[in-house]
Parts: sequence; C-alpha cells; structure tokens
Amino acid sequence: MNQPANATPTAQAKPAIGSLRTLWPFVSRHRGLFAGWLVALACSSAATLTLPKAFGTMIDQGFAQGGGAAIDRAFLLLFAVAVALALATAARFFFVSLLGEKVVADLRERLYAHLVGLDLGFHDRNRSGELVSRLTADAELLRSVIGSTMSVALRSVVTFLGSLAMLFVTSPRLATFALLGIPLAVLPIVLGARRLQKISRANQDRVADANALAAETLGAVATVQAHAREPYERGRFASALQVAVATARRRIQAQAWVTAIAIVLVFGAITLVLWSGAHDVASGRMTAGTLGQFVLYALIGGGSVGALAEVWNELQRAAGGMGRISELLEETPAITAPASPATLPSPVRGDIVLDRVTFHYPQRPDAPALEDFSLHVRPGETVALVGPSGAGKSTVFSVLLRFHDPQAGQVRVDGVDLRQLDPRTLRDTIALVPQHPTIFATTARDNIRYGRLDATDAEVDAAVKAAHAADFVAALPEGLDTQLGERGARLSGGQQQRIAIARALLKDAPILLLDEATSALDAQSERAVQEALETLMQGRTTLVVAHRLATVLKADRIVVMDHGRIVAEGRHEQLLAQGGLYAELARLQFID
Ligand SMILES: Nc1ncnc2c1ncn2[C@@H]1O[C@H](COP(=O)(O)OP(=O)(O)OP(=O)(O)O)[C@@H](O)[C@H]1O
Repeated sequence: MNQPANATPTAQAKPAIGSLRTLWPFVSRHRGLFAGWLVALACSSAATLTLPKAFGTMIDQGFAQGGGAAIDRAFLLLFAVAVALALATAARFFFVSLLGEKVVADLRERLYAHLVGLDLGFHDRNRSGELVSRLTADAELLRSVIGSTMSVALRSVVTFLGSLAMLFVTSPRLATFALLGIPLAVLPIVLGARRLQKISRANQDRVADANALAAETLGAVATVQAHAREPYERGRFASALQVAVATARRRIQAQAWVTAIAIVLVFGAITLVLWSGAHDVASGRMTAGTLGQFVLYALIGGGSVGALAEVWNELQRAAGGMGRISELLEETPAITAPASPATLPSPVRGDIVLDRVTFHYPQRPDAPALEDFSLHVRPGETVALVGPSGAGKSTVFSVLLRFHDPQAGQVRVDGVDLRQLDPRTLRDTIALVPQHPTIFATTARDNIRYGRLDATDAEVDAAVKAAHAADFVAALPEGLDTQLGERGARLSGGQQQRIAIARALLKDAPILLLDEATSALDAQSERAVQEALETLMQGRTTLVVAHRLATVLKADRIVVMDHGRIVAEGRHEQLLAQGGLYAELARLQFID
C-alpha cells in the first residue's frame, strides 16, 4: 500500500555503501569542512601511529641507557606526540560534527522541499507520519553516521593500514603471522553485515509504522477520546512498539555476535603472535622495546578492525535510511508544469469548463469518481453542487485544482486546458474554502495572511472585517496577534470558517471553491458566516458544495450529482417540482 514498503526489495539488493554514495553531493557542498576533516584525520592518525614508536624508544633508550637526560627527552617526546594527537583529534571532531549537522540540515531541507511539492496522489498513498519519520529518524541516523560513524570508519581504515605497515617495519616475521590471522576475522564480519542490512531495514520500517500510528492518533486525539478509545490506542501503539523492539532485538543480537566473533578472532591472532614474540625476546632475537612497540601497533591495528566491525553495522543501518530517503527524493511528481506553460488572459474571467471528464482515484481503478462529467460555469456565476455522500462533489474541486489529472476529457479555465498551465498559475486564480479549514499553529494574522503573504496589515484588517470576524478577533487576548494553537484548537467551528473566509478574501482570486460546513452553527454564528460568504462570493465564479438552504436558494444554478454524474440541473423550485433525487435530498438536508 505505501511506497517505501513496496520498494523494499530493490533497496535491499543495492550494496550498502552504494546507498550512502548518494550522500556525496550533500557532503561535497561543504568542501572546506570536508578538507579540514581530512587534514585533521591525517594529523591525528600520524600522531596515533607515532605513539608506539615513541613508547618503544622510551623503553629501549630511556631505560637502557639509564641517563636522566635521555629519560627526560624520551618522555618529553611522548608528551609532545600526545598533545599533537589531542589537538588533531579535537579539530577532527569539530570539522566532522559540523559537517554532519550541515549535511543533515541540507538533506532535510531537500527532502521537505521535495515532499511538499509531490502530488496529492503520492500523499494519499503515503501516511504523513511515515514521511515525518523519514525526515526525523532516518535523517537523525545519517547525522550520527556522518558526524561520527563515517569518521570512525575512515580513521579505523587509516589506522589499520598504518599500523599494519608499522608492524612490518617493526618485525616482518611477527607481522606476517598477524597478517595471516586478520583476514580470518574479516570474513565473518562481511557475512554478518549482509544479514544485518536486511534486518536493520525491517527494523526501521517497524519504527516508522509505530511513529505513523502515534502521529495519526495524536493528530485526531479528540476522536480517540470521544470514542473512549485511549486504552485501545495505547494497546495498538504498545504492540507496534513491541514489533519494533522484536526486530531491533534481532538486529542487536546479530550485531553483538558479529562484534564478539571479530574481537575473539583478532585478539586470538594477536595473542598467538605475542606468544611467539615473547620467545624471541627471551632468546635475545628482539629487544623488549621493539616487542612493546609491536604490541602497541598490534593493539591499535586490532582495535581498528574491531571499531570497523562495529561501525560497519552502523553504516549498514544508515545505508538503509539513506536508501529510503533516496527513494523519496526519486519520486517524481505526477502533476507538473509543461516545459513552456500557457498563460491565462489578464484579468482572468473565471470561465470553467469540465468537458466529458472521467476520473478515478489511483487506488480505485474500478470505481470512477467522475464519469463523463460535463459542466460549464460562466464567469461570475454561482453553481451549487448537491448530491449524496460519495457522489463526487469534492472530486470536482480536486480536478479543478489539478490535484489529479482526469483519465479522459478536459478541464479548462478561460479556454486553457489545465495541463498546459503551470499548476501554480492555476492555483493562484482559485481560492478554496474547505469544509474543515486548516488553521496553522501560529497567530490569527499569519493564518489569514496565508492567502497572500505580502498583504499589508491594513489589508488583513479589511479582510477580517469583510469576513465578519472583527468582533471575535477583537475579543481574543492579543487580537490578531493571538496564537491560535495547533489546528485552531482555540477557535469554534464558525470562527475557524471565518478565518478561512478572510484568508480567501485576501487572496482575492477570480474563482472560488467553497465546501460548506455540514456542522450546525448557532444562529448568530451561522448568520455571520453566511454574510461573510456572500461578501466573498461577490464578483467571483463560485462552485459551492451546498449544505444549506440559503445557499441553494441563492445559487444561479443547482447541479445534482450522483455516482460521479450529473442527474439534474436547474433552480431550487424547478428541481423540487421534478421530484427525484433532489427533492429527496432537499427534504433531508435543507428543509427541516
Ligand atoms: N483520495 C481518495 N482516494 C480514493 N478514493 C477516493 C478519494 N477521495 C474520494 N474517493 C472516492 O471517490 C468518490 C467520490 O468522492 P467525493 O469525496 O468526491 O464525494 P463527495 O460527493 O464530495 O462526498 P461527501 O459529500 O461525503 O464529501 C467516493 O466513492 C470516494 O470514496
């Protein structure tokens, strides 16, 4: 059903590092930080690899020669190397952490910018909670990967290669022993890693499932509580978490085993080598300082392999996350502007034609929401759409806003096919007042200004007045600057509608799509909303999904819809006289 789950097999087939490669364009944008990191890495690795040498020298010369000055010099050298190591490590941490932050911010920005522009068909298929989880959990994972894991991985590779080289310099014979042992450790890591990638992806999918569930129910907490379904939802969330933990457990177990086996093999090899080295020292073939130096290089080398084994698993996890983010970034919007978009006449007259439109939602190919639907709305005309639930009234709006393209037929505004227009040009000419207006968690002023971002305060005030909202806005604690709370929690239904009407007034578009609220308002609120709507409709081509008698009485024409088709058209009295569906609906909906 949802896209990421469908796409799982392809992403799993990709090698892990392959997915991470898509990060490169984001990293390369911050060349300075990246270069700084590499330089600091080179310095800190060099310092790390110098330490054992300094240590060996200290043992052999400082102790052996017994001179106080030699001891001082040897220890001073050791301390100098440690200071260099400290500074380089701090610089490396600084560069790579900042790089991680910046890359993830860029990635989030890109992903959000992309998601917000994808067509509604995509958003119907994908739960918003899951998309948010991509933006948060997966992006967060990548932050830790760039900010630390990748750093550790590269450092471990460099240190491993460096210590290997130094092992050979120190004692070629012992180093050969070590070299034979280490590949034995790498094999199980590689095998384990493959399995891990699969498991970690499943794990992230389950986490996303749980997040989506929480986002959905917290977003509809009033419905949950109204049904007293808190225990039910708690149970659902708890089981979703249990599933997530169960898959996490499999991942952690596999990871634990890979780490344990790697460490046993690496340190097993080192012990073996040491044992042989101890015999060399005993028989005088090697100095104690050289063996000490060798031991330190072996520990550093072995440690880097262990670190690599651990971060390798992290990298696999991040690759899963990046794979999923890439999938989303690769989604192409189904609704796009043509290469050279047509223009609308200026000013737009607002002439709307739906010409033999057939449309079905992608998920329901068998059930057309509009079938051979033809309607002409003349400039300035008010047409009321009525019909039983599911008749396709809202779909007419969706098609007009070009949220979806019809499979057959044409939709035209002022004679121009919508497909030839940039969707933004089209949507600039349309104001939508939905049944349940969206109120954002910001001030009343910003909510109204959403209709036209550059509107002046005076224009906002005028819109508030025209929307009959001045009284209740003035009564808010800080007037227009009052925070309305998430989804307008502080406003009544009628007040939310008037905010939406003010927003539409500010937009001042030639075409108005109005979905009347079905919920009953108190008489006073009802009259205020009605008057506000009349102001809004003046001089605009208006399509209204009508739920009120006043609206159908005032409409120039009523279009009766059923099963995606027009079944009757006319004025209220004519249609009533005809009987049929309209008379039935009118009796139920409009006339008490
Ligand atoms: N996003 C969607 N995905 C799949 N099918 C949909 C979607 N939206 C609507 N439909 C289906 O399309 C048909 C027409 O729906 P539409 O919302 O246009 O009806 P409506 O007349 O506006 O109904 P209501 O008065 O209840 O809002 C219905 O059968 C509905 O189930």
